[in-house]
Amino acid sequence: MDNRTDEGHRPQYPDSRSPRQTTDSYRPGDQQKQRSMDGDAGSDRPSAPVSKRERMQERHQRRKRGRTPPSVFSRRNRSRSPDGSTPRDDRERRRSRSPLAPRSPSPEAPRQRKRPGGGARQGLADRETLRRRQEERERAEQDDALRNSRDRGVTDVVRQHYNAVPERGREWRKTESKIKGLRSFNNWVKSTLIQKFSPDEEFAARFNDTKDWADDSMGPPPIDDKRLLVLDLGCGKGGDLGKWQLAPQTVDLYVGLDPANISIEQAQGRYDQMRSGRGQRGRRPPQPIFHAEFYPKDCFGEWLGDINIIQQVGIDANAGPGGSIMASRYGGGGFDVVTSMFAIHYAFESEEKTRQMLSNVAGCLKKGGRFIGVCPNSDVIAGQVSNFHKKRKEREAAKPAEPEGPEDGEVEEDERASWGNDIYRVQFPGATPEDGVFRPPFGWKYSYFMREAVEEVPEYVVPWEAFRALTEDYNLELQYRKPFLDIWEDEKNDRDLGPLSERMGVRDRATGALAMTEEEKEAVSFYHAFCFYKV
Ligand SMILES: C[S@@+](CC[C@H](N)C(=O)[O-])C[C@H]1O[C@@H](n2cnc3c(N)ncnc32)[C@H](O)[C@@H]1O
Repeated sequence: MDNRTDEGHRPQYPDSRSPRQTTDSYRPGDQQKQRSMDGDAGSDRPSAPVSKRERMQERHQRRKRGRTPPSVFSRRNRSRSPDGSTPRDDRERRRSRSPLAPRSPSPEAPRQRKRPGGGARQGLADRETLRRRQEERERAEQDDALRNSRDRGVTDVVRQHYNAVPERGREWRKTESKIKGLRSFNNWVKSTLIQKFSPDEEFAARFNDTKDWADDSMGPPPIDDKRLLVLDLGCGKGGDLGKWQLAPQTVDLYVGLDPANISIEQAQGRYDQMRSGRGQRGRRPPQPIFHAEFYPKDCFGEWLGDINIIQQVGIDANAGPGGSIMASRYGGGGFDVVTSMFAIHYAFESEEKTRQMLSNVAGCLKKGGRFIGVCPNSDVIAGQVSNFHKKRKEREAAKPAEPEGPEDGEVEEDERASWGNDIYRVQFPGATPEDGVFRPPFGWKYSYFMREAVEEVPEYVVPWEAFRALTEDYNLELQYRKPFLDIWEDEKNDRDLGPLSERMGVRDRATGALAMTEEEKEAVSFYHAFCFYKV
């Protein structure tokens, strides 16, 4: 692979890493079609021989004919349904449940004489069975449609919200914004994560070596030129492009995906500006920059293997549970780093989306690749929620008893956990667990507000331990997890990250203190950062 990235020169990525798509994957529609075929097919079969002699003859004929080759349908019959049973088992079960086909106690038992009208009743019963099956099918289709529209509903709300957030200039963010301290701090944390965890192991070892050499008059030894391939899930308006340009190990390719199409256009615009040097302070000549591509994409509801550049770099459809040992040993994607900043909480709407997100992450990462990101910290949410319930109970205990409580299933206004301050607010629309343990770990929706940035958008709790347990299914091993304010304590005196915090306006140069109000500090402490390693 040619690793040079000149202006206007597109790097070529190997085609050999194209994804291995499964061809025999289970599709719910198939089974339904199969069921209706099973249900209907029986009525067309020639009737079975009835007398003992006829049966013997038929058996003899069959022996002579040998085994009948399976038809297309019977081959399909061998496939298993998700509960592990074959459609044949299923048919047997349904047959034995059916009141319409009682078995004779033994083949020798005297045959019942047909009663007049029996055929008509049989026909009616068949029609009844068909009608019931049809109803079941329609109900399943309606449930699917409802679930899809509900999923789409939240994704659309989130997409519309981010599309509508105005793109304010750098100057405004640095001077006019009421949360400029918080903005700078969040950016510093993201830079810190990129600086610490984007280089691969070999590069990191050499890089640390060069740090030790930095004061030496000989200068540091050169570091090899292996470049990074980076995928950003939920890249927004491209706010992290500059941070990737400053990554210790040079970036060769950056792919930015986000369902908000207007944000994607803005990210592309920002990249074009960086590439041309327009809008840079001091009219410096354009700096060489990595190749980048941007696409609108729901990264948690959809598979990423249909994006050309992702296919070219490499995506493994077998990553995750059920993949073979060979696939986990030799498979894998082609990206060095997958990053997702302030976005994975949107996946926790359902287990299906969370698993889709992890399949995409693990499928795209090569072995030894890193998954880095930041998201709301469930320990903070659990603490706030249980504190909320404790206070509520104290209030209730102090109050005289009320004659009537809420109707079944209703949640009283003051039972809805909420907290925050002037710049951020978290509010749960329904009941929350008193102990703060979110079980099952998906679908715990809350509404989040952040001044100037997020207007009451639905988000979902990311219960950390459940998430970490799930990542193991995808060969992702936790390497680092830290709350935002602890990262500051750990890294503020680092020889690179300390001065960077001053340049970014995070630390007051005169006092050395964090340049944030108490309210901003409380708002940033809602988050933590993580790094997983693909093993
Ligand atoms: C708070 S913004 C963060 C943007 C950017 N990562 C940053 O740090 O500046 C959250 C982003 O997540 C994106 N997002 C929401 N749902 C997503 C999904 N299903 N797939 C990918 N991104 C999603 C939103 O469109 C939005 O751009």
